[in-house]
Amino acid sequence: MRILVFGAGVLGSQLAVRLHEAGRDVVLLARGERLAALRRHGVRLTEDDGPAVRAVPVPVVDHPGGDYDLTVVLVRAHQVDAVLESLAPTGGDVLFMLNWAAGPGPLGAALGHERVLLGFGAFGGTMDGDVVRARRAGAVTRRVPIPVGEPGGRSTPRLERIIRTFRSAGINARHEPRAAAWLTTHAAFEVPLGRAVHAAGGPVALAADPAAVRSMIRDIRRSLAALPGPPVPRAFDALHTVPEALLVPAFRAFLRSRTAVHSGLSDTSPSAAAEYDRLADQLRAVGLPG
Ligand SMILES: NC(=O)C1=CN([C@@H]2O[C@H](COP(=O)(O)OP(=O)(O)OC[C@H]3O[C@@H](n4cnc5c(N)ncnc54)[C@H](OP(=O)(O)O)[C@@H]3O)[C@@H](O)[C@H]2O)C=CC1
Ligand SMILES: CC(C)(CO)C(=O)C(=O)O
Repeated sequence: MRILVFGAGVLGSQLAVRLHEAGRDVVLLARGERLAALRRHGVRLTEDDGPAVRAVPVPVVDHPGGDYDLTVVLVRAHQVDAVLESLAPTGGDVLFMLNWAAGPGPLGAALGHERVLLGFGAFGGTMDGDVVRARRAGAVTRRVPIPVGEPGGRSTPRLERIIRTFRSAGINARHEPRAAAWLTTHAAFEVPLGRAVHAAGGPVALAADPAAVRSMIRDIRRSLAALPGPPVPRAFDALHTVPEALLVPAFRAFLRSRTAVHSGLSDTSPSAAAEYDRLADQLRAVGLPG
């Protein structure tokens, strides 16, 4: 299977490295200074705050033409329109593994509905210059599955092949029959979370302000309560049933944890803010507060 990873940021770079090191035929698509840096050194990466940066020579391209069986898109939600334009004339399956709450419809309308699959790159990290700081897998995060699914929910040979390929690279991929609902639930949680973190200046700064954490929890609850169906996974129901007096310290501990600190929540760049704005628009379009 020839694989193109579209987007050479935190998650795209990690996915490409894992597939490359597992011996898969994978190419990473980048642009601008990132492309120049990757051509110079390959992907430079380390774990968490570790000093031991290694360079992995993943092949790099600057355009998506080249007969790939699978393109995995790992850009931010507000960057998807341009990606759709550049992928429209190409062929092959396209797996979107980003935060996205608009369902498969607009993706299929641009590319052909039969080409689209949905998923989420549930591994974390941050960029430090041109070094990717991948979040080291812990006892819990190691077990968190990477959901992938067909828009219609069924299992298909191409989906099974993708899951097998990812697993062969140590990626804990799992078939998610309700991938679109999973992504909408995640966005309903992540938009109020991410915006509160941005307003505070980072996850640790938010943790230091219990009133802001309480207000964020109320926003998350309002957002999840407005979902058109039950949350996916149902574990999100706990955010309604667990009393606020317990949720505030639990969220404060999470915000100080390695899981949050070594994740996109620590990215307070304009691009991260623009993604929350786009996701909020998508949520409002399906009746959530956004
Ligand atoms: N980082 C994390 O811990 C997590 C991230 N996510 C989600 O995963 C998705 C990807 O996140 P992440 O990897 O952190 O994001 P990044 O911003 O680090 O990476 C996106 C990359 O895609 C590139 N890109 C965007 N559009 C194009 C284009 N048209 N052509 C070429 N390159 C392009 C960007 O380039 P440029 O910089 O030039 O715009 C950037 O290098 C997001 O939806 C995010 O919310 C989910 C869980 C955790
Ligand atoms: C921590 C959080 C909620 C935000 O990026 C996340 O989705 C992840 O890293 O998997």
